[in-house]
Amino acid sequence: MSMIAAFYGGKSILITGATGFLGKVLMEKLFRTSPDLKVIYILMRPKAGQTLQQRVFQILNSKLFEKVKEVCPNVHEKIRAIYADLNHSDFAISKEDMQELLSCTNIVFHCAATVRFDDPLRRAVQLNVTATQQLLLMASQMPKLEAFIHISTAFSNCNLKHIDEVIYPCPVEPKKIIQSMEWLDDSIIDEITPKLIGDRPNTYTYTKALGEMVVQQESGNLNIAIIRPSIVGATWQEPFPGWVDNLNGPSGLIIAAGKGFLRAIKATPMAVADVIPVDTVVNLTLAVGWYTAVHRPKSTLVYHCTSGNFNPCNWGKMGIQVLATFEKIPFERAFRRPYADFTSNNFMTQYWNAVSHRAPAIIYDFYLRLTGRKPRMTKLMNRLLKTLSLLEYFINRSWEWSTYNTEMLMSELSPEDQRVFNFDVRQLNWLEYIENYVLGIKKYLLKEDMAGIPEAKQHLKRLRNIHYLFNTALLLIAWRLLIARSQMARNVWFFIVSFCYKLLSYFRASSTLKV
Ligand SMILES: CCCCCCCCCCCCCCCCCCCCCCCCCCCCCC(=O)SCCNC(=O)CCNC(=O)[C@H](O)C(C)(C)COP(=O)(O)OP(=O)(O)OC[C@H]1O[C@@H](n2cnc3c(N)ncnc32)[C@H](O)[C@@H]1OP(=O)(O)O
Ligand SMILES: NC(=O)C1=CN([C@@H]2O[C@H](COP(=O)(O)OP(=O)(O)OC[C@H]3O[C@@H](n4cnc5c(N)ncnc54)[C@H](OP(=O)(O)O)[C@@H]3O)[C@@H](O)[C@H]2O)C=CC1
Repeated sequence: MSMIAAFYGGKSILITGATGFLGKVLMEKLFRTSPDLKVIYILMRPKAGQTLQQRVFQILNSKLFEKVKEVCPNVHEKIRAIYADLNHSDFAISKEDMQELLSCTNIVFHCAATVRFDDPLRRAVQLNVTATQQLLLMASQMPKLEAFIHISTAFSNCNLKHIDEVIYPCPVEPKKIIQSMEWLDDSIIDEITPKLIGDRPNTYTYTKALGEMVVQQESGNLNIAIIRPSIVGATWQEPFPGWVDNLNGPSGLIIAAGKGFLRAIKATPMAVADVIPVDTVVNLTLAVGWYTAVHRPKSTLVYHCTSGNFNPCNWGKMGIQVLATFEKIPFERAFRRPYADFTSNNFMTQYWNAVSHRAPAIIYDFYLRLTGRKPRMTKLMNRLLKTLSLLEYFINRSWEWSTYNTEMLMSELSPEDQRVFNFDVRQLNWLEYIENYVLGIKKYLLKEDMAGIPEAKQHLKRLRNIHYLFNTALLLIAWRLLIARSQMARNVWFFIVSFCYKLLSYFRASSTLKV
């Protein structure tokens, strides 16, 4: 029997960010392995015209929860959706709900965050710092609380090259930042943002670092642990391989490459692609929840959930495998044939952006206009280029994360727990994982039918023929223009033609002699 699964039995668990990528997989695993847990409280807000109940219904009826419904048929009774907006000062939770949360919660998993790289500092501070502070304040009033697990990111200290499992201080105290957000106006905040984030690339990584400091400062007597995952990717094994439901991290770029929009990317092929499957992150998170509650370490432990030091894969290998998978499993209605190259410097990046991204988009939009349709490709391409520029920082560098605590935890688990809550990425086969990832994107994100693969392959063949035809026509026109203008080109042309003629005559003569 798994000790970790047994630990969560009968527990009341509070999850923030349960509607997000990580949160859903966390909830799924909890219900599947500990169907006798008492209740999962999820702090959530209505979104896109859907009420809380509609959102929960949608999650429970998704493919991700199919196995859960077999193991835990009354799962819907065990989820308590609580209205909460983490942007509000008191989360806007009703008095009765707050009372219930405070008196019943045993474990807190704090996953909610804004993961956008382009958020203004005020928004990022509100969600990633202030909300964390307020949740800790709530946690300090929970008499039955056994552990508080905070999800951070391995990139919270991406300004360092070697990162230990410790909380690094930021120059300005988080409390001062929180206070200043209350009275500074937006234009001043925008002005001071670059100074505050310093050598970090965006407000996301900066505010996640501040969030960790808040956790350390407000921990009081709580049993707290911090998990730092690197780039979270599709599921590796559980509940099935390849599940993914958002465009963050590599997923959006894989789609852009598969649909033929992305043709070149400024990336360092040898840089480590520190992708970590979401089910691995969840398994570590649940193991950490158990360990923190049962063993009560004296200080706040930080756990790195990364792949680079256990089983490294680089962006070059990943890119090649992604492209190889498109041969077998193409996406439908591609704009161009999937082919992308890594560029190494700014000049080449600008060149390929103009030739391979902007020019085809302008030509296509011109064609759409001619045929009476609304142009859209230039807008889409501009978005892609903006995304590329924001992700560039992470695909041109490598980091080293020490994993002392993560390895210590692995050694503390029983063989059964090591199997059920496996977070040992040394067992991961990257080629197989990437293939399942691409397949998962096709099925669960793009919602494409596998029966459409032959037609998708036909479409790619047509695109290849158009490509060859276009290039040949372009070459002939260029050559014709050159011959018309240059004596030298004419001489070269006559030389090639007479050489070919002589070669042909020679072969003809030698074959006549043989007869
Ligand atoms: C040695 C030999 C060498 C050989 C070389 C071989 C070459 C082979 C090359 C092949 C290439 C093949 C493919 C590529 C393979 C892999 C490459 C992968 C690189 C991956 C890099 C990942 C790096 C991630 C780093 C993360 C570090 C931190 C991790 C974390 O802690 S947090 C999680 C990460 N967070 C994010 O990823 C958030 C990023 N997103 C944003 O910040 C925003 O969404 C935005 C990008 C700024 C966009 O904002 P907008 O306001 O413009 O848009 P909005 O969000 O409202 O969405 C608008 C529409 O755009 C769609 N969209 C959103 N995000 C993405 C995305 N990431 N990519 C693409 N599209 C996206 C969105 O759906 C909307 O669409 P609509 O609804 O239709 O309008
Ligand atoms: N994805 C990744 O590559 C990585 C993620 N992480 C960390 O993992 C955690 C989870 O990330 P991930 O699941 O990918 O992110 P998602 O963007 O998928 O999920 C974010 C969650 O936070 C919730 N949320 C955001 N704003 C509010 C709000 N104002 N009130 C209530 N809830 C809110 C969202 O709710 P709603 O659905 O209503 O928007 C959603 O449930 C984050 O802490 C992130 O920093 C760390 C490393 C890498």
